[in-house]
Amino acid sequence: MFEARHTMDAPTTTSADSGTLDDGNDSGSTGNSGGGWFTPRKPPTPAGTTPPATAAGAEDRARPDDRETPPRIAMPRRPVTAIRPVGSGADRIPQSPWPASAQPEPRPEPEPQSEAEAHPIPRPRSESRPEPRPEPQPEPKAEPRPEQGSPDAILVRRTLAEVAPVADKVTSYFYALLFVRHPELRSLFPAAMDAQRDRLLKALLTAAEHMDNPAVLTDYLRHLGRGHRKYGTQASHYPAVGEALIGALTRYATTTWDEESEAAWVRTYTTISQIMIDAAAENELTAPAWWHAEVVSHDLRTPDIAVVTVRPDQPYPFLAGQYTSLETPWWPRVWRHYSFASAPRPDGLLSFHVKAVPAGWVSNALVHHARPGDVLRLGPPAGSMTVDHSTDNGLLCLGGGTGIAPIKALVEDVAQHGERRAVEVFYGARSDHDLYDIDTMLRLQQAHPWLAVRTIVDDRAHRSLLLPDAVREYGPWDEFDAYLSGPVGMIRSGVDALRGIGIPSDRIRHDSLEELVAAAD
Ligand SMILES: NC(=O)C1=CN([C@@H]2O[C@H](COP(=O)(O)OP(=O)(O)OC[C@H]3O[C@@H](n4cnc5c(N)ncnc54)[C@H](O)[C@@H]3O)[C@@H](O)[C@H]2O)C=CC1
Repeated sequence: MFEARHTMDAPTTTSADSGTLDDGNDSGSTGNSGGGWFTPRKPPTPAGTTPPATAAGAEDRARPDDRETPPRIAMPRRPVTAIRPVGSGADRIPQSPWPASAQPEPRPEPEPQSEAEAHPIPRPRSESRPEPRPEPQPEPKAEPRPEQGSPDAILVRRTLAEVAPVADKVTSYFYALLFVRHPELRSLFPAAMDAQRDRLLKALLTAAEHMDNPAVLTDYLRHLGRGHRKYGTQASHYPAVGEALIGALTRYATTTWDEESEAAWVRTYTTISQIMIDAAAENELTAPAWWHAEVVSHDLRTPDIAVVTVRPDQPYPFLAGQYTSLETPWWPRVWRHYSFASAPRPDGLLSFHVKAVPAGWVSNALVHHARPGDVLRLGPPAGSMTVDHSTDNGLLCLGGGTGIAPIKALVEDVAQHGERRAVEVFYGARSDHDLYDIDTMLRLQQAHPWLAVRTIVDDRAHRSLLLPDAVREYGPWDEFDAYLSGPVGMIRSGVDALRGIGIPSDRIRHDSLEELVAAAD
């Protein structure tokens, strides 16, 4: 259950199955009636022109690896869905974009749009990447479970199952098509795409896989659409992405691809992109695509941990417990996530706790190069690991390492609300030396009688006593909501431990594991 929930990258979530993406009602707009607005396939390359995969200018790593077989983009043999004009969806009346079979309730006619790009992304279901198969060889299939869902969802999942083992090739080919056909889009992506290159495709594939679950998906896609504004993504980019997607699937889903599945993908992609475009357009009315933020202080707490404080160039509204995406001037278009380490402050400053990790471009730049006066860029706030002020429940907080940052913000939030709710913080670190923020936490404890802070330093001799284990020794926790923040392993074992002692999943909150993995450098 835990795993399944996180396949769909919700930025932040509770541990309940339903909690991955909480707002299923805010479907951005219209549905899909079968028509797409991007050209599903290109006609064969005209004589004298260069086929996409081998054209000069394609980035090496994005180039399909089997170049000896120049990719052929087949001519559609059926009426192709019309190209729709794209534009802002802000002025549209929101309608459900979901296929009728997936709609929670009947909604008015759909009405698509466009836009796209990536952010921290969900992971395709299969992570196994076996060796490439020699061309169209049907795979030995072990898929006896009955297929469920709408007809489109079934077709889409069939395609996904077929391309999963060659995900790397699909990814390379997808980006090759995209950049060869639309070189102007290359500048929206980082110069080196090693770590990031497949985020966009992964997001699209994961979204497609979950099309039958609008409650889970809508909020995710809306978040994704809003988040893409900072990359410079425009509605007009979406058709290009759709064409590259269809092109890549056409090439690698050799046994399951046909007109029917292509039509299903066109509808699915149209729906996905429409939600993203609408969300971006709505967001455009109220928020900038990004904020500039000047570093005003840089406090090196340990040789590899810094507390970086910035002043945004315009008001930056957020909630304690949320996080943002951050780009440094040293690594353009490489974005990483950091939680706000304080609740909103009257002076508008924002603080982040950054640990330089081996080979971490952004984290090392922030810890070792950033100085007051440097200007960063921030994306919009995200995440729902926020305090529920509608309840009197206590807060049981587990912060591991720099994961203490949002926990501190939560404590400040409770203090600002003037509530006397019990807050119990367990602060875990590898050694005393790594408790870099203990002074602040103890000061908060001194100021607030409702707050208890306990430190749990790893017991190297008895590895068993890690942060989550320690929590079991206290309690009872019946009247507490739990908040976990730290390394992925801590979140996993923490959730297990807390559920084991009877805290229901829907009262356990933490950032999504995908987000954490994506933020790990
Ligand atoms: N900087 C930020 O704003 C935020 C950072 N994070 C994440 O927090 C992590 C912090 O990394 P470090 O400081 O290097 O932490 P770390 O690796 O030093 O671990 C800190 C503590 O967490 C606990 N822990 C770690 N692994 C565990 C496991 N497998 N099972 C049970 N307990 C475990 C232990 O008590 C350990 O001392 C990163 O993964 C980061 O992505 C999460 C939220 C916010």
